[in-house]
Amino acid sequence: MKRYRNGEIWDFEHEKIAVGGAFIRENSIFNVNKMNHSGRKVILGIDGGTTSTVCVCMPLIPFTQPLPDPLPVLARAVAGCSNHNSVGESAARDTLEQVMADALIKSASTRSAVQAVCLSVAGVDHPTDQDRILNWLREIFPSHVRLFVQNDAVAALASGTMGKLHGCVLIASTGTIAYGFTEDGREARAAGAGPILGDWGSGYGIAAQALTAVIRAHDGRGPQTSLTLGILHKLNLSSPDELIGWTYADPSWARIAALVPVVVSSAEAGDLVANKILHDAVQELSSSVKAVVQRLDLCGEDGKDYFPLVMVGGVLEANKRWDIGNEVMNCISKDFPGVRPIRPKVEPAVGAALLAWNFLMRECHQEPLTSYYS
Ligand SMILES: Nc1ncnc2c1ncn2[C@@H]1O[C@H](COP(=O)(O)OP(=O)(O)OP(=O)(O)O)[C@@H](O)[C@H]1O
Repeated sequence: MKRYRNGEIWDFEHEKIAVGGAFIRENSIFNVNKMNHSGRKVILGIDGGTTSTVCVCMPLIPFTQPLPDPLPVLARAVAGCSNHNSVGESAARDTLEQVMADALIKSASTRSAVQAVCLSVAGVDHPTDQDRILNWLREIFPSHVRLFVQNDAVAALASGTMGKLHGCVLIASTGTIAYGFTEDGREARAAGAGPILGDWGSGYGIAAQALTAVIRAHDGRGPQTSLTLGILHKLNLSSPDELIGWTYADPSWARIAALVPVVVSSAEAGDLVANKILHDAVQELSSSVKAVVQRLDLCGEDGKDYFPLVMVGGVLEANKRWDIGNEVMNCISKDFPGVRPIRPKVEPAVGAALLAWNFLMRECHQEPLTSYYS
């Protein structure tokens, strides 16, 4: 079977690639079969984010054994953004192909050793996103390879539950999302629609509120705040007027979101405006979790049923005095005393690999237990 991509001719059956009749691209998912390997079967877990994309290669752990601690990660590869909403379909796909190829090469494994792939990637918001990605994954891997495509929040949940899809995850980093599953497979999400559509508890949301408060104070439309000095000092600017040029120069969400620690410091020093911004963020983040928990009825009729809440992201990291993650937990546990917070010990890409492993194990229960691994 031949494929034509980026002006190159790929002979999929024979693992060859010709560019202008001569060049063979070394580091591609299509030619990793050129490498030596041990015959070991492997699983790929990919966490595709807006900042970076991580792929881990894990051996297929026998289903008869408990998961080892620490988990055996054969290789880890890192690439750039794979959110198709940010960089477009073609660039996202190239990044994902590259990071999978790198992980296979680093682990001295081959494409034919892959038994399952779980691609957990930002920008998978609709079944059509899932289908599109599954289709091109199917072009890469042989038909026996099991393929799973999920929103990146799902791998974050799995990283806290060791691959089990039950409970809720709250991510608060540059963006924010809450995502949950019931044990019988129902799912729900809240937020994660981007800052324009109301992700106010995110790093971007908090920092944008802080910048707005500085401009309002400067204009005389709002109360004075120590955020002014803190943010100007951090950005090496001398007047709030200069913030206008600073934001126009590069309005990228992560650049704005990086100001959250300044807001935390001002709040810890007693600034009322900064405190209000953080309290509002806590309410926003808690309401996302509560919406998911209620829609899925994770908490039972009296709100006391146990459910895990996996908490991920820089905004939820512990601070000395103003601990946003802790405040969110306090707020949620008032309504749902059965909530159990989990701070994952493994990264989301490992969560994605564990998801693939769990899916395989579930399927395998219909078959002799030894049939899926060597
Ligand atoms: N001590 C802190 N307290 C509160 N927020 C913090 C702290 N340190 C960093 N942050 C904020 O955390 C956010 C970054 O989070 P994180 O590193 O989890 O994700 P990210 O860079 O958005 O990457 P990804 O693409 O994986 O989401 C930024 O908004 C940053 O300002």
